[in-house]
Amino acid sequence: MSAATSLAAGLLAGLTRLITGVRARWVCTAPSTAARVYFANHASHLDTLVIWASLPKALRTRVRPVAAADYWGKSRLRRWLATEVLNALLVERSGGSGSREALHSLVTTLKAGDSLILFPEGTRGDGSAVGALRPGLYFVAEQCPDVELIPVHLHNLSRILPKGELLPVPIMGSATFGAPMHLRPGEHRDSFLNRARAAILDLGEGQ
Ligand SMILES: CCCCCCCCCCCCCCCC(=O)OC[C@@H](O)COP(=O)(O)O
Repeated sequence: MSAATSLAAGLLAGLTRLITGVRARWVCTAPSTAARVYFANHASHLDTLVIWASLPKALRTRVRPVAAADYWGKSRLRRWLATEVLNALLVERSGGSGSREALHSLVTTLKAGDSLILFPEGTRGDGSAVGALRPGLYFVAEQCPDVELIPVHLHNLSRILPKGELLPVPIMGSATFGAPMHLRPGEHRDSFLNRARAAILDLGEGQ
C-alpha cells in the first residue's frame, strides 16, 4: 500500500468513527484472523466503512469488500477508493458469465486466507427493510464449507448517509456481529438464504 492510500485509509476509518460513533457489538463471536465472510444489510456507502473500521487494524488489510464493478469502477476516484484504499474485489452483478467469474474470485480470495465483506441484497435499500438475498452467498457457502459466515446488522447508517446524499448527518450508528453460520448438509438454497436473512434481522431486534 502506498503512503497516499494508507493515509486515505486511516482518514476514512477515523472519519467513519467520528461520524457514526461506530459502536461494534460482537455477539457470540469475536474478531478472528480466520478467513470469514461478513454479510450485512445494505443501505449506505457507510456500511462497508463501518464494518471495516470495526475490525482491529491488523485484520483490515486481510478483509476485502465485494464491490459492484458497474458502480465502483465507473470513475477513477471510485475505482481508487474501492480497489486501492479498501482493497475491494470488483465483480459483475449483471448475472451470466460475470457471476461465474465473481464466484471464482470470491472463492479464490477465501482460499488465500483473506476475508470478505458481502452485501447479499446486491444493492442499497432505503433502510426500512432488508430485501431478499441474492444467491451468491449460498454458492460461496457451498464451495467453502469451512469458512465462517458472520451475519452483521447495520443500524441507522442509512439515516446518516442515505443513498443519493453526499453529506453525512452525524448521529449514532452501530454494527452488530452475530454467531457464525454454515450451510447445513442437504440444505436447500432458498432455506439457507432465508436463514441468513433472518440472522441479520434477528441481530437488529430491539434497535
Ligand atoms: C459520500 C462519500 C462516500 C465515500 C465512501 C467511500 C467508500 C468506498 C467503499 C468501496 C467499496 C464499496 C463496496 C460496497 C458494495 C457495493 O458495491 O454495493 C453497491 C453500491 O455501492 C452501489 O450500488 P447501488 O446501491 O445499486 O447504487
